[in-house]
Amino acid sequence: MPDPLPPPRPARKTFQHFLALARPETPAFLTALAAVAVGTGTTVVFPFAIGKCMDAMALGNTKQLVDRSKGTADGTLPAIDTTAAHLSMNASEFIEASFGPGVIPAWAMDLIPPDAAPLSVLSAGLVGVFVVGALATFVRNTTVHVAGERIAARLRKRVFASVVHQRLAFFDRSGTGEVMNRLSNDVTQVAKTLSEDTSYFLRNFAQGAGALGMMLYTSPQLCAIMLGVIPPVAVWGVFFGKKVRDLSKQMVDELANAGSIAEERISNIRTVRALGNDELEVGRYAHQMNNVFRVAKHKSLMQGIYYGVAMGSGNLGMVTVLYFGGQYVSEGLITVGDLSTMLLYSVYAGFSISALLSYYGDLMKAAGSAERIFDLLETEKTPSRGRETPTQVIKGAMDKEGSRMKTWPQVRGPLIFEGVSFAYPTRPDFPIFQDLELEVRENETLALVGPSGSGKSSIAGLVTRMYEPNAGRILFGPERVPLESVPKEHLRKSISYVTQDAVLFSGSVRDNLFLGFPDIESSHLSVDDGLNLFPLLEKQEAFTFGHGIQGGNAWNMEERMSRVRDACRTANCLAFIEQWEDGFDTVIGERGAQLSGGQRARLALARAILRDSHVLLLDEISAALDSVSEAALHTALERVLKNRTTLLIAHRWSSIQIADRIAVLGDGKIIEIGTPQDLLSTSYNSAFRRLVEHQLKTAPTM
Ligand SMILES: Nc1ncnc2c1ncn2[C@@H]1O[C@H](COP(=O)(O)OP(=O)(O)OP(=O)(O)O)[C@@H](O)[C@H]1O
Repeated sequence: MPDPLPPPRPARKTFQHFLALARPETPAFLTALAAVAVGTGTTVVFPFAIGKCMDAMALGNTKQLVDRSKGTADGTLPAIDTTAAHLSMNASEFIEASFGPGVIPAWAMDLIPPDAAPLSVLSAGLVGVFVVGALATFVRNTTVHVAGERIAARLRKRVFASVVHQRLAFFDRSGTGEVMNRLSNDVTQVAKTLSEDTSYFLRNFAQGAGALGMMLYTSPQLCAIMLGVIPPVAVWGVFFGKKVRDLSKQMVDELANAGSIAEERISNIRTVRALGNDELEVGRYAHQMNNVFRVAKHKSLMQGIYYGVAMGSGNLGMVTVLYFGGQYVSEGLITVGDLSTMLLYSVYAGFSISALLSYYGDLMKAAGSAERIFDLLETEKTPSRGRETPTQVIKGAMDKEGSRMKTWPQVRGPLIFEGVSFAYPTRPDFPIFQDLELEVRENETLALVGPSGSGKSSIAGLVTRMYEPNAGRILFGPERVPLESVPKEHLRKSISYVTQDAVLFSGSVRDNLFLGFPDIESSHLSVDDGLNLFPLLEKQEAFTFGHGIQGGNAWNMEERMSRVRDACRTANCLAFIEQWEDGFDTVIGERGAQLSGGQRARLALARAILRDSHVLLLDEISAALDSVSEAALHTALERVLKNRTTLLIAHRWSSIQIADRIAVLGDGKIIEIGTPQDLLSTSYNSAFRRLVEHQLKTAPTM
């Protein structure tokens, strides 16, 4: 049943999340803010200096300027004697005439050599100012980018941790492509907006405010005219910003669908090829890409209009200043220098306004991505170490505070299902079990058989608490401890679970086998430092593992490798590993793609043996093997299953023979249970016997 769409997240909440993400970077942002202030100061000085210098050059001497600054009784500017318009001043007089007496500090005036040319001094001064501006830009950019990368890294780690801890129902609903998309594209967009875009926003905001302030100072009337252009443009910007946001979100969803298709097809390329569906899949992806393109085209059109208007509005402001400013000059209300200053400021202000509007567009895009990330971070996850408390004291073990160290009860047989009812969360109306009763006795191997889809693998899912029963209980051990009373992590580390597809990860054989050690605990890695486990294993002396389920084992590397070899010998895989040139360092490719099915199955078994658990769940581990590999695996299994409680999920008669008892699943219940002899006895027309007879008839070689 499709989930109802979640209600839209309030913008305030998204904003609060943004703030929370950015908070650890406060020192970097404060440094950037200081750099923005310095940088803006240096930028804003330029038009002012240019205007003043132009007037100084045009008016030619200090006297006219000083007279002019006094104004006339009627408020107009005094007439200018253009015959005196030549640069007859020395550098100090020129600077003083340009900026007014006392504006440049005395110490700076003292630095000016008496015979220096006015323009050289002005240029040198401006170069000095720009060097400071360049330094400020460097500081702002570097701090903000580093902060942005830190935010992205932190957010990615958090999103990944959140994904890993999601309930399995989450993965039943969301495709891998969608999740990967959140991890890469959405996080990048949010981090970019929080850092880079925010830095441009601050710069443009400060520059725009500075420019408008200076315009107000230079000519309040012209400034007011310029400001009249802004409100309609801003309303327009907000309208289009929202449209761009919605389309960005839609595009990301379409891209995620394309990602899912690509991920699934590429990771199962052998099946695609075996079905001869190469072209079909290429077509499917192309079709999805057309959907992406359709949305992207619409979005580009909106963005084009949006940015075009933003840019046009900036230019419109400039033209307005030129039109009205020109009239003011001819009326003698302002000088040509003032008009130049105003024009340059209106360029700055126009640029800043269009940049601010673009920022709004980016912010809206990031809000779309952020909503998806924050939804994910807030989705209900599997409860971590819960309310449970350790119940058993480890003999002689003390914790750091010197008190007795406790641990969880050892997960061992028997395994008892008591009135268990269950339906998958994605299909709540389709019960898999109803009132199921089953006991796997201590140290026995119980084979679970039944038609395909009868729920054999679902039993394993319940024992490992991938899913929780809707009713009833699962108990373990002679003390009948309920499964839910121990933390999931402890439970899973205490059970060896080998699935039918025997998944291995990219890396070396050794990397994969080491994952079997029960004492490797994530608590030694914090989400924030992201330490790599294997280098730590090599430095064993500097790293003491937790007590795990082995009661305080701390093996060094040599001991570990010796255990790995023993496990491989038992699982019948040592010989082929040692034949490889790189032995345990052989890289096996993504999902162990460079190995045969039988090799993968036996390596997965070795990994399970290393765990040394009392309870084994073996889910059709020989399903994909030929009879020779299966026989090798069975020889290995016979050694492993001794003194362990094992639930063997099996289809084929050949793989059931090693079981002590057999349970037949049907209609959500156990319909038969007994020893192979009992169930095969001719005196009893058992469902199991019919199943075996059918198999032997259809596949007599098995
Ligand atoms: N993640 C899931 N979400 C929803 N339904 C599921 C899920 N996994 C399995 N099912 C359904 O639950 C039922 C039991 O599946 P299960 O895999 O346990 O059967 P099985 O006996 O192991 O089958 P097989 O022998 O073919 O492996 C099936 O009808 C299946 O469609």
